[in-house]
Amino acid sequence: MIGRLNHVAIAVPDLDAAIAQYAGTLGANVGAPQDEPDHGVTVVFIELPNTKIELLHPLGDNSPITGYLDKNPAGGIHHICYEVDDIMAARDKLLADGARVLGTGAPKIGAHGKPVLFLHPKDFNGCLIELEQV
Ligand SMILES: CC[C@H](C(=O)O)C(=O)SCCNC(=O)CCNC(=O)[C@H](O)C(C)(C)COP(=O)(O)OP(=O)(O)OC[C@H]1O[C@@H](n2cnc3c(N)ncnc32)[C@H](O)[C@@H]1OP(=O)(O)O
Ligand SMILES: [Co+2]
Repeated sequence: MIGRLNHVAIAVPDLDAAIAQYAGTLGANVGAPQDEPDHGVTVVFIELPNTKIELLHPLGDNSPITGYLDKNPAGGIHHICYEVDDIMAARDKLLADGARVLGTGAPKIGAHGKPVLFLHPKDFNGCLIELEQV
């Protein structure tokens, strides 16, 4: 069911500093900040030869990243995103296997304009998983 690793997301307390670090110190190809109000985040994608890094910073009053940064003030790896061919079939299999699909269970449109879902970290070895239909 899961395919390629689409991205690894890092929650950052200072987005400008993280951008400068990846573009300067790490010499990476860093995209422009993208506000995603429906998800309560500002994202910046960093293109790597074999996957992407997604920098995440809180946007708005009800961001899921705010809670994460309260617990992890220096930031940290927030989630990993796997690609799937059919997100509804994936959701149905996950629910059938007893996994929790976060939110309403209906996919939202993610930063790439594709449907995404999130799976509870406690069901997957402490790792928040995002699925993106490609
Ligand atoms: C534009 C979209 C973009 C894209 O790629 O397209 C994105 O990726 S948007 C990313 C931001 N959106 C989300 O993260 C949505 C899914 N997340 C959630 O629903 C919540 O953040 C949730 C349920 C994972 C955690 O909610 P909350 O922080 O309010 O709950 P708790 O603090 O009570 O946490 C419960 C339990 O889980 C642990 N936890 C929380 N976040 C993470 C995490 N990122 N990775 C691993 N574990 C996490 C937390 O420590 C608690 O554990 P406990 O042992 O009970 O302390
Ligand atoms: Co993501």
